[in-house]
Amino acid sequence: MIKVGILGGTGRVGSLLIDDLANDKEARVSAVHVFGKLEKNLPSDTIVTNDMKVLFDSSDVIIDFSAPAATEALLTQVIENGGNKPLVIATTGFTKHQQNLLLEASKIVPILYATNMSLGVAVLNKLVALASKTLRDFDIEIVEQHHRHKVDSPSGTALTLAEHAASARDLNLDDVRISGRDGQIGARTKDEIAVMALRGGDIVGRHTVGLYNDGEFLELNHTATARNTFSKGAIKVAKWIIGKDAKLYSINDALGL
Ligand SMILES: NC(=O)C1=CN([C@@H]2O[C@H](COP(=O)(O)OP(=O)(O)OC[C@H]3O[C@@H](n4cnc5c(N)ncnc54)[C@H](OP(=O)(O)O)[C@@H]3O)[C@@H](O)[C@H]2O)C=CC1
Ligand SMILES: O=C(O)C1=N[C@H](C(=O)O)C[C@H](O)C1
Repeated sequence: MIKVGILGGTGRVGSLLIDDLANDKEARVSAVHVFGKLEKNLPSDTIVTNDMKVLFDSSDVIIDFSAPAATEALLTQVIENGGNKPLVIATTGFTKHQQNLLLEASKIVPILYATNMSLGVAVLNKLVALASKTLRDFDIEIVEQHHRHKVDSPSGTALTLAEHAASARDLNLDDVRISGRDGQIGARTKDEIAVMALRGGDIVGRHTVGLYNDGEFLELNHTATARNTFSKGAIKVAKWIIGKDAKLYSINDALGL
């Protein structure tokens, strides 16, 4: 059985990871990193720890659905303290520094980073690149909707979709991204890509990429209707990454897209 360590085990997705692994035939939860109390029934041999080294030592692969500071500690364990297990990282909202740590750590261990672990969004990224390139004159606007508890904005998925849209047009997203409109801001500029966030209720995750022109528009939408879409997706890619070379992998690598 593959031993899976979890970072963020007390969280919304981390808790589902524990449930999914309890029913998995090839993988099981071996260790959970927590600060406080984990209100969850776990197999009796599961290690519950707040020590990153123990998390690494007890696992064949680590799945991370936590928070940027926690992921930073995980990556630091690889870079500075010899943590040497493959990582599946799903946390969003990283700073530039944390993105650089991800790159640095991926020279030491295999890391799969995906802002969205669903198959649907992996395909949506490809569709968006195709539509952005083909419909070069269409204005692109992205709207994401999430539950009221989400702390980062815009979502990692929306930013990844925007990156696909921008790079298909040979644009640098940092140069063209708009994150809000208010007041006498002037007409829309040709290349700008707005990424807007809505928060409310229990929306699991909804992303719409609109391409608008005179006389027609196209909207590509993905809606996650169950949060375990993400935990199940992460377990699938965790099985795939074991035994791979040190490198930063995308979900497309794992899904063969
Ligand atoms: N890529 C994908 O497919 C998806 C990614 N996500 C991302 O995953 C992350 C988690 O989402 P969600 O489960 O909803 O969030 P929650 O807020 O429910 O859970 C966050 C978890 O991280 C832990 N945590 C927070 N700070 C630290 C820290 N400094 N060190 C160690 N652990 C820490 C929390 O522990 P404690 O309870 O002790 O505070 C908790 O277990 C978010 O970044 C979200 O955007 C979410 C869904 C899908
Ligand atoms: O926080 C969430 O819930 C989600 N976060 C991810 C993101 O920021 O894109 C993925 C998913 O949409 C749910």
